[in-house]
Amino acid sequence: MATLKVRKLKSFPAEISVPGDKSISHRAAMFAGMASGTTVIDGFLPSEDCLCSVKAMEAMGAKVEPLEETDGIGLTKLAITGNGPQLKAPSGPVDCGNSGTTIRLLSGILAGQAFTTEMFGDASLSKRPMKRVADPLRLMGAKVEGQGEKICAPLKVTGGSLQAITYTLPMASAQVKSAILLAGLYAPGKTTVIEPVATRNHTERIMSHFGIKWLREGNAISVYGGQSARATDIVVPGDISSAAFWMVASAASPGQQITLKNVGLNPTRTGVINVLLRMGAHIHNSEETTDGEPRGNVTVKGGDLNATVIGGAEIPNVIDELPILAVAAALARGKTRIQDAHELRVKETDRIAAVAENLRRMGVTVTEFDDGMEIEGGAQLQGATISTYHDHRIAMAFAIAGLFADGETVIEGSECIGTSYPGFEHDLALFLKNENGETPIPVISRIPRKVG
Ligand SMILES: O=C(O)C1=C[C@@H](OP(=O)(O)O)[C@@H](O)[C@H](O)C1
Ligand SMILES: C=C(OP(=O)(O)O)C(=O)O
Repeated sequence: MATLKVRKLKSFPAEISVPGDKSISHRAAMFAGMASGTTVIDGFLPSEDCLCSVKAMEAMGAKVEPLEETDGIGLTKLAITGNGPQLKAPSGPVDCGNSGTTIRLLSGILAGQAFTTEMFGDASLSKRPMKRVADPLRLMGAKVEGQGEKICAPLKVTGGSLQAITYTLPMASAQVKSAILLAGLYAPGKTTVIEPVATRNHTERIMSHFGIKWLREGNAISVYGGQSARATDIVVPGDISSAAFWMVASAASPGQQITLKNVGLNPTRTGVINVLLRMGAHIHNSEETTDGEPRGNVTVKGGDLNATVIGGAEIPNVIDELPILAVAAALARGKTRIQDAHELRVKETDRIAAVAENLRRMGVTVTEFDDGMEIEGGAQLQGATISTYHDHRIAMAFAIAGLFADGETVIEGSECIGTSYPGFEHDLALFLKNENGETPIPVISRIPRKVG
């Protein structure tokens, strides 16, 4: 088990470029693999989760050519030649690792294939509910077999001739919405997903990018079956969920300023900026749009943060940022309430319990509720031993908390960070340089190199 040791911040970088967006990288790999022709994906996130999606598409007939590697991150540019919408049956079970996005979106694609595929994952993924995708895909005519009442992985999907459905999501989930839309591409007629609360729309945007038509009427999103993806190069912006860690480090440091370069600014993902603005942070974005996904530089100036309420329709927009926003709340004046966030309990770990437990270890008073928590901000954080429960967002959120704590904070099980942010430790080292420029973790300058 790896450990990461963090001390109070000693230095402040002027800018950081975070690696590619995880949600968009998964989708780019999947659509490229289902397309006819070759797609070059630049700015790809080579995290363990996204590599699972690439390997899955490769196992089903896509050809993958590595083009460029970036020091400290890994494969950031690759070409994928798709097998077309009808994929090849993989020779064995597909490993989805720790990735909910891989297993759920892939279930939608597999529902349209005339073969049976088994998907499995690690201990954490094997506990997460897959019934939420099994239910609509079964209604469409696919056979989905899983374990127990929650239909957990290993999951076996037998696809075939599907029928279009209209389905109201019982929970706000972009993964479930995407699985149904992907299956809808294989079902004659119009498949419609109604979302009670808007969730990230990367699947819709990438469908347009790959030449697939879809429509939105109010909160209903529809696709017509029989359309196939046309290979088109794509440039993935930096991941705002990764940038969020540095946004909070900066927002809570009066007198400091950081610019996060080339960050995805899709409005279905920028809730973290809105929450920090509400808490009193000074944030400025420059925005330019390419490839259907808005992006730009985000400059965050530190100041005194105040408590806020985070809840309602805002939750899906900040769902992955809630652990780091809980840390921001601990550094703010007053009591912050996070509510309507039941979904946090079914992520890589129960993130409500994990955040509450680790904040308490650092000396913060937290009251846990079924759907969130109340955090009393303002107490000086104390260094502590943090349990990550193999959850990357917990590991990184508490590494940032460690930058503000007295003494040493030890993140146990920090290897899980590779799930979404390769190079996180090197970026963290930029905050730990002493007067002589020395750091406990060497800083790697990110130089892209051609490979292959
Ligand atoms: O569609 C996606 O890429 C994701 C959707 C969200 O999950 P849910 O759909 O379960 O809310 C999010 O938590 C996850 O990190 C990525
Ligand atoms: C919940 C997450 O991812 P996934 O559902 O893909 O495992 C996450 O990245 O925070």
